Amino acid sequence: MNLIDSKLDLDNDTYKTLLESTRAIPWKIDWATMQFAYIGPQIEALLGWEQSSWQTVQDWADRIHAEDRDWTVNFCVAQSKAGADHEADYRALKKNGDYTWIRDVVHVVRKENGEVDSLIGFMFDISERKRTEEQLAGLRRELEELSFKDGLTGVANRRRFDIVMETEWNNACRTKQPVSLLMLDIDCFKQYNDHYGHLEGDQCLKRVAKLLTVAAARPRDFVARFGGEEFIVLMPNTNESDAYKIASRCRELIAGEHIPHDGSDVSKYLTASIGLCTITPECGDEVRAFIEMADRKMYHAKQRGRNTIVNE
Ligand SMILES: Nc1nc2c(ncn2[C@@H]2O[C@H](COP(=O)(O)OP(=O)(O)OP(=O)(O)O)[C@@H](O)[C@H]2O)c(=O)[nH]1
Repeated sequence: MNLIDSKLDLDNDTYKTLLESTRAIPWKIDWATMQFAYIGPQIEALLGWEQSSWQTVQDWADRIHAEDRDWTVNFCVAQSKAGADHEADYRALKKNGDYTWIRDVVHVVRKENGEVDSLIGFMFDISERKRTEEQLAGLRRELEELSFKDGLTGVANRRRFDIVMETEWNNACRTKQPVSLLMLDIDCFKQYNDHYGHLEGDQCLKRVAKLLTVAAARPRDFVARFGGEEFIVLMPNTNESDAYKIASRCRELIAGEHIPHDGSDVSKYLTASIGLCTITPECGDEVRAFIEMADRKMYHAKQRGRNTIVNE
């Protein structure tokens, strides 16, 4: 016996005390009978079930959340049969009806002939870690959403538009379906800001964004703020005449809001100019050229006196 072994020549009571004073909960299952040979008394403090209520593997399986049960049991049984040490995270049912996250770390003990003799392991309470992970995942989702959203109006930002446009463009190339693009710019918005103030201008942009989402309401229609007082509406699977109807609805909804615009050269209410184009793209066509075309048409709408749609 070496020095370490002799120092660790502890009696059973000492081992038991050591095992039962850890935060992790020790247990042992006899493989032949599928009965608990032992489980630490700490289990009661964690889950509320008395130590004596853990008799069989079924007691363990019954106290696993229904959504985690099949996976956990199948995985642990398969690993144990294969003689592989393993670990599993699952939600365990507490006596009061709540659930808590557990990590079970399992060691497979084999007989000399190689057959599985028993399983021994520790259950760890990982609820705190899971809570932190869930919070972090939530924050990540929020951050991702924010990075694709225009902070003022709540519609998609330019970055998101670029991604969606690329996807829909490739899709239209493949399926040989038309895609339409509407570029909208509020008329005389500089004067609006000058007259009503920048904060009122912000409110106005929010209202216009909302109206566009009402006008372009098909599931794949996509409204984004292109920049400043310019918005863009992408309409996949939409031909020229349907796109024109949506563009007219956008123009009419904005004019119909009767947002006072005393500084406008066009009307006493807020209006917008729209450039509209439709294409069934061929492989090799440039998406950028298509966006520029919509922009040019919007510019022509400005030249033609504003509050109008140019699509030819
Ligand atoms: N309130 C507000 N104003 C903005 C925002 N972004 C851009 N603008 C304003 O939009 C105005 C755009 O002015 P111009 O590009 O001269 O266009 P316009 O006055 O609308 O003239 P036309 O487009 O020719 O009808 C500028 O005064 C910008 O300051 C914003 O987020 N909030």
